[in-house]
Amino acid sequence: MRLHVANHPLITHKLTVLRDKSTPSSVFRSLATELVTLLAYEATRDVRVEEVTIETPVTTTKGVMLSQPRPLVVPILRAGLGMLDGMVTLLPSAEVGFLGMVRDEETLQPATYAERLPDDLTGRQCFVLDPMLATGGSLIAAIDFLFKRGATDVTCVCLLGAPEGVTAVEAATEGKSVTLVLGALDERLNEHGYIVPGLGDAGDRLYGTV
Ligand SMILES: O=P(O)(O)OC[C@H]1O[C@H](OP(=O)(O)OP(=O)(O)O)[C@H](O)[C@@H]1O
Ligand SMILES: O=c1cc[nH]c(=O)[nH]1
Ligand SMILES: [Mg+2]
Repeated sequence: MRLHVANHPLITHKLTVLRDKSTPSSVFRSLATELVTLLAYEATRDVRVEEVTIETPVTTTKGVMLSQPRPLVVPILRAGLGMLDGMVTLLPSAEVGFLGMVRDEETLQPATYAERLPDDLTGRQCFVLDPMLATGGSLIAAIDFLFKRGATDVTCVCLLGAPEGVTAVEAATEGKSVTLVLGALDERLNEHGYIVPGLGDAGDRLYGTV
């Protein structure tokens, strides 16, 4: 597994506002979009391209375009939806698939309540979006879905991650092509499985359900 933790003052600034409990949902949603566009820059570093020849008004030149098959972007509902607009702004030709997952707050186990993915992902590059990587259970289940359908490589974009979750994803995906791009690697999980210092429940903060 490759791990990339953003180290950029603009990202840290936006995350600081996002973490602040007084930040309202409307601002939280805007920041999540802005953050994912910044993180997507790193996450798409190895996006597949092919060489093309084009005519500029001045001459013929070679360039690159995204190659087929198109990348697949998969937000994990609910909170991952808050990252979708930012990602497809940068990858407008991507296809979007959906996974709905919720973590049981007692057992911390994820349950999948919705799945709308292409049946065959053979050779596809996939980008999974979820703001929070806590125990890693939800992300591991999502990655598993994608590889079972034939995905070639999976890049996960998360705003915050806990060391426990990073370790769990690494162990569960050994030998597979998985990249993790995090806005920040936080300190730890608390006794309720929440990221510390974290930002609370990302879904609640995005959609005002607190
Ligand atoms: O790493 P884990 O321990 O699995 O926890 C992380 C998951 O928890 C949150 O979703 P939640 O279950 O709160 O659902 P929601 O998006 O509907 O709020 C978050 O968006 C992740 O999907
Ligand atoms: O800190 C956490 C952990 C899981 N899910 C969240 O939304 N926040
Ligand atoms: Mg939630």
